[in-house]
Amino acid sequence: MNHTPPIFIHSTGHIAHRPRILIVDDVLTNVQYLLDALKEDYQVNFELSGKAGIEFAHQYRPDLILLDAMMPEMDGFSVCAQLRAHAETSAIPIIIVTSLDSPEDEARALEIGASDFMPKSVNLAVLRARVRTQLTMKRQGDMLRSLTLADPLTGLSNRRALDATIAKEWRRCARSQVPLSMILADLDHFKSFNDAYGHPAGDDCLKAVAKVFIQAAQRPQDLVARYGGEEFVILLPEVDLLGAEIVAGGVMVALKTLNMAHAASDTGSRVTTSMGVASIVPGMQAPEILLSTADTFLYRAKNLGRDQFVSGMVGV
Ligand SMILES: Nc1nc2c(ncn2[C@@H]2O[C@H](COP(=O)(O)OP(=O)(O)OP(=O)(O)O)[C@@H](O)[C@H]2O)c(=O)[nH]1
Repeated sequence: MNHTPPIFIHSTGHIAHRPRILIVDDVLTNVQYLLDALKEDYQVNFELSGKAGIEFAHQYRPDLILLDAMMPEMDGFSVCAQLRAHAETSAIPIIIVTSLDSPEDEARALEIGASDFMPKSVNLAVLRARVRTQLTMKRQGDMLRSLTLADPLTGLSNRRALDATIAKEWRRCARSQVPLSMILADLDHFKSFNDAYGHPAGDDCLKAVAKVFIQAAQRPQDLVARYGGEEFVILLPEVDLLGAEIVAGGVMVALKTLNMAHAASDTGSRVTTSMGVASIVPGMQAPEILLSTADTFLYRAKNLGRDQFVSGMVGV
């Protein structure tokens, strides 16, 4: 089965992936009927058992699942309940497609979290319309979710997204016993920047500095977040202390190159930042220790005269 979704270039120039639909049905002729109706417009994959459908959903996160109710071993109702119970798959819309047509079955499907319910003999135009509706709602939900996780000024991840990612990466790095590092950065004398140049210029400065942080943290698993007003965090999974120091050094150099004037700074004539850099191989501690250690180092960097970073291992 080909799992790579085709890429479409919109007339606006941006690249979009064709929505991916998963069909789960143990009868191949049923799969074929749905596949023929949808393959023109969507990337369609299928699995022939509930178990395989759940595995596919976890691995590839389809945008919609068409799920047969009656299957041997694991029926569609159990599959639906399991998908709803896991955070990674709970937002995927599920349409139960079935030969059962009693109101009780329909009610049961909706109660366990199916988004819609339709008979196997459904008219193809109706099928396509219902699929479109579910995909539109999914897209809107995805957009809303990403808005609640983004900082509106800089477009970076916000604190809520950061907290969730720290918890996830902490567990992952603990499982594989690899380091997790963090850089906590706080711009120097930012209050006087606002006072000297005005709040809108302060906003522009924060946007420019956000770009510097993004450029410094290039790997796909790195996360750059706006932690507070003029505080930023770079979370670096699978990066040890030395690697995190290199990233922090890159931020210092990039800010020097940016050379944004800050005549009211007591530290120099341009915008600078102080940073705390902390690293740990996660174990039994609470994840908060990473942030609190980075904060302690940041405080030291401020006291040592700003425009520098202080780094160390957590607990050492
Ligand atoms: N323009 C702008 N300013 C902000 C924003 N969020 C926070 N600030 C400002 O950031 C400043 C932070 O000031 P302080 O916490 O005193 O820190 P500081 O002046 O940078 O001093 P040090 O950190 O000790 O070097 C405050 O004046 C806030 O108003 C924002 O979104 N836009």
